Amino acid sequence: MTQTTAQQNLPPRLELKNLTQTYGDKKVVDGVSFKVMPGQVTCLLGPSGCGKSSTLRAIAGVEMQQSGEIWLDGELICDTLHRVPPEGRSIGLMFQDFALFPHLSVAQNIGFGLKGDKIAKRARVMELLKRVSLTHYADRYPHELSGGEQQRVALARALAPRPVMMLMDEPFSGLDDRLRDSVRDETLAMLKEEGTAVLLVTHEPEEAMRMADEILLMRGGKIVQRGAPYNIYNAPHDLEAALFFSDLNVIEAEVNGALAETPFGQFLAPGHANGTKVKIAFRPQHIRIDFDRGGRGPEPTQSDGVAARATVRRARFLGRESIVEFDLDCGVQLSATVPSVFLPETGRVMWITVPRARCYVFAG
Ligand SMILES: Nc1ncnc2c1ncn2[C@@H]1O[C@H](COP(=O)(O)OP(=O)(O)OP(=O)(O)O)[C@@H](O)[C@H]1O
Repeated sequence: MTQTTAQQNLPPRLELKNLTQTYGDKKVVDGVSFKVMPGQVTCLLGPSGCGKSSTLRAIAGVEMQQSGEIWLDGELICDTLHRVPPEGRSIGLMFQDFALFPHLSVAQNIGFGLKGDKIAKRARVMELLKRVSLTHYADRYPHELSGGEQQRVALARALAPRPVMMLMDEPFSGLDDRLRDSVRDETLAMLKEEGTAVLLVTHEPEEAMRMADEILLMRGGKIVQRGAPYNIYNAPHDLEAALFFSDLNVIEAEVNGALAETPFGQFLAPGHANGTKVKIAFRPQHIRIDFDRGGRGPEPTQSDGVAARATVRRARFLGRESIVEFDLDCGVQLSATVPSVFLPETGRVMWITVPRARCYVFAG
């Protein structure tokens, strides 16, 4: 997201400096530092157990970190000497199970954390009810709402006191697949409208890419890569980061004079010593398929390299797309995702190329 000059001049809504969390002798958050700027959605993304929720719990104040500093809107709220309790932090929380109060109506749930006079509180509740399109449900109870409606109430309740930061931990994982996309989009629109800074925790790359201005990719308690979704997807830091976002085809090759020889021609492998192994990786959707045309493949090009002759081992129809598995003549196996109008028969011979710009060369 592009920051306006006014936003750039504001302090970060949230800043973590070298946060470390240890359980027993296990360091689960290891020197994590980042900033979330006003109006920005930042996503902590990583596999289960990498330390995302532990980071979030320290920020919420429900657990005390081992070391490091947490700053909220320019104020130090927690270091090893000094700790603002959770209720003193202007933070809205939203978790997977929504945690609505079952004995309170929708309007009472939304107004629960509001302070001040009755009229102002009521006006804020009405404003939020309207914003989440639940004005007619104000007097209903949580058990009388669908999952998506409960999620909207939870969002309105978290936003009601106008928190400096919203922390969201897998907030959409309790919703069924069909509902999830629309609820995510509505939630994002509302957070942007309110201008709230958000830290979202998820283990789903698609969710992170859909929601985030910036993704912080976590592994083993550390942030291993950070960037806008487009950049982090297209320029992964290592093989594991690339694999986290989608399946990959990987071809192993040996470096000879800064070049690695593959069935797709030579790849530049600068910085890799002679005789070392590298992995050339590319995503299944980036494979280009060409027809055999009597045994002649396409001419090599600078951007696509050499075409490799490939035989269809299996093709599977998946609705929107097909997955075609190929055996190259050299024995390498690859899979390609293609629009599902294309479903070649087993044994068919084709030629495949991969745009160089879509290939990553990683140390083997
Ligand atoms: N209170 C605790 N006591 C001991 N170990 C803990 C505690 N909380 C978390 N852990 C451990 O710390 C590690 C990180 O947990 P955390 O919940 O932060 O991971 P996560 O990335 O959020 O995973 P998930 O996506 O599964 O929630 C895990 O190995 C977990 O078992």
